[in-house]
Amino acid sequence: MDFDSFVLAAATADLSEAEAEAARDHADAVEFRMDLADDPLAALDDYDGTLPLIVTNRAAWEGGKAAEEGRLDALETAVGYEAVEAVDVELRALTGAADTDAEEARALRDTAREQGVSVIASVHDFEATPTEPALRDLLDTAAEEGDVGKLAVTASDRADTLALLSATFDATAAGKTVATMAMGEAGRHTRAVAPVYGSRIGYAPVDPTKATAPGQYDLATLSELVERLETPNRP
Ligand SMILES: O=C1C[C@@](O)(C(=O)O)C[C@@H](O)[C@@H]1O
Repeated sequence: MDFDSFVLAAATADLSEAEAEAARDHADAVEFRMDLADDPLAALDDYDGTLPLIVTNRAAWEGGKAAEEGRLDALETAVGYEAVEAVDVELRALTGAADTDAEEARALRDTAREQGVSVIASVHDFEATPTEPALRDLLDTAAEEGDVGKLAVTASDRADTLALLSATFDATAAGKTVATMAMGEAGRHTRAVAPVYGSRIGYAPVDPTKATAPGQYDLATLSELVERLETPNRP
């Protein structure tokens, strides 16, 4: 997956046929939240859907459910599957700023790239939106560390969302590949609008009752919104 154009990802912990089929109608890819699944590697073994997979095994220290032990090993196994075309690795794991061994995280990045799997270096702030200079720095570093730099923040007002959109626009204009979204109610519209400013990935749950982040639209709604806003590069 090269993320040259916008990718709408159906986020789910369930790779079963029904879910995969429902995703197919609106999504370009499935984000498999391994940290929220019961037996993720068995589910990957059984997957025979047509959509490519983005695998995420979100660390507990970044808002996910995965314990640190074996977390990157599971991702390393996952990137060996044919259907897997991108892997999400937390920026703080790659830069050694968190509990993860940075060497191991970078080795995972190398393995992924050797297999033609793109790396999404991700940053999440579940509390707030950093200041605009900090947003820009995070986005630049994430885009340097990954093939895509992803930044999900929590907005509390329009100033926050505007700062995020502005940073997204400038990073894209500078030739960086980024994905951005603001979580929470105040940030909700950015899920539809950020792609217009260059964001290359949108996430939405197939089942609206199973959001993987605050403020997500359901998949059918986000798909319609990006379509109507004539998101650039939407295939
Ligand atoms: O990082 C992201 C973005 C996200 O947090 C969102 O806000 O839509 C949803 C997660 O599933 C995904 O891994």
